Amino acid sequence: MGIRLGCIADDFTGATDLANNLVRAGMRVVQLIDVPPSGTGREVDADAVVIALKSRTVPAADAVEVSLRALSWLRSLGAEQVYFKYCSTFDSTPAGNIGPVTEALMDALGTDFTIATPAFPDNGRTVFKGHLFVGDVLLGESGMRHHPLTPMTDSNLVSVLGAQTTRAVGLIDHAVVADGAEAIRARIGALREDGCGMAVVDAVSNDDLVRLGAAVRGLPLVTAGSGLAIGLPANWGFKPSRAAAQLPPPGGHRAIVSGSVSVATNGQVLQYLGGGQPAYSVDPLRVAAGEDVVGQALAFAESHLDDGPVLVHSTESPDTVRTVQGRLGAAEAGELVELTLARIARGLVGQGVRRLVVAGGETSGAVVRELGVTALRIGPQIDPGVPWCAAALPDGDTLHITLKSGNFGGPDFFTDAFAVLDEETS
Ligand SMILES: Nc1ncnc2c1ncn2[C@@H]1O[C@H](COP(=O)(O)OP(=O)(O)O)[C@@H](O)[C@H]1O
Ligand SMILES: O=C(O)[C@@H](O)C(=O)COP(=O)(O)O
Repeated sequence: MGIRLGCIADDFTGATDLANNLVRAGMRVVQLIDVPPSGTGREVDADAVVIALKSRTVPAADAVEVSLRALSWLRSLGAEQVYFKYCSTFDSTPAGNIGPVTEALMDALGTDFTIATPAFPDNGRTVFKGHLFVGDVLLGESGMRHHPLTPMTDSNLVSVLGAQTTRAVGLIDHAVVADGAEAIRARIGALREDGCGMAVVDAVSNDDLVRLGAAVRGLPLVTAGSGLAIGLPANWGFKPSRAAAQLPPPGGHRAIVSGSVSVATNGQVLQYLGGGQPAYSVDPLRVAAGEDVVGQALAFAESHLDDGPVLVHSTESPDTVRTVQGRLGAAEAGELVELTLARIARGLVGQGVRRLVVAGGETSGAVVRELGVTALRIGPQIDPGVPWCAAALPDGDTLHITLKSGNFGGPDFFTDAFAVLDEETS
């Protein structure tokens, strides 16, 4: 029998976030890094496969190309339904990539309709009347308006998505969702008749997502944040379970690498620094000037790894990031910092780090690729949306790694993470 659900995630933290919710809902999940070569994968024994891409901020045509390759691989494993996972803050620009990738997947699957909802109430992401809230504020008033690569200034998802697609975008509003799966299906039918190709769906609670999950049973394609994963597995009879969350015992040094400049990560870094923990700050301007920042960071780490988790970060306030971007260009600064942090992460692993926290989706993508990791096994949850994972390094050693989405996690995330790993694996 083939897999039930084939998932395409547009970044690496998002992929573990989705895999975490599927595992907690009872599915056996394999998470793969990038698209495996065609013709491989016959040995995969799982209910769902999540392919982690780094396609959120690349040019739309490249995101479409790699997403279609992922789709084709997942279909070769017999996926019954496809799940396109994007950020719970709908990170995108008018050029894409959510709209173009969704349309390309619809065309390839030969389907005329899909849904879109980034709602993830456990992390404060709710959608009401098509407007996305981040905690108590609208998306466009949240820290996401300052995002370095995908600044989100419009909270109305019908218009945000509408600007990215040639298909008409409708709304399935909360009154319908509250009425249950039948009412949602009826609304989908009506929207289809009206010529809508996609609909943003309101959801303010997990119960809404459960109702929506039941309603989209049988749709070839769903698009969402990770929240919908709470409601989908029940369609195949899966029930919540902790069984899938066992990881082998951890060992080795501990480190944190953060290239996230999100509001939550800024708070977590400040909190960690306040505790007097060893930390090295990466200055992009010094990297651009040709200084050996990688070497300096690793020399610092070498002398502090015995004292506890070492933090290496480029996390800064929006003002400082803007200054750097003004000097180097936004995309160029992002790439430079990602590459630097990825090389530092590889060096840290070379120094014996085997428990690694990475903060930021783009950063995680760069780090995981640099480490040569090809698959992740999902373990216990630290905070909603953030599990510990186990990965095989190219030399066969096990690395415990967690990929923290920028805006996820409590203020003490960095210390909590290591405590959870010790508790859950002892
Ligand atoms: N100090 C900095 N100046 C400019 N860009 C930075 C800085 N630190 C990180 N970046 C870049 O900002 C982007 C952050 O994205 P990401 O890693 O997804 O985290 P988040 O979305 O949580 O901010 C990355 O491309 C990263 O390289
Ligand atoms: O859905 C989410 O919010 C996350 O899974 C996610 O994708 C966050 O991305 P980053 O903020 O870039 O880490």
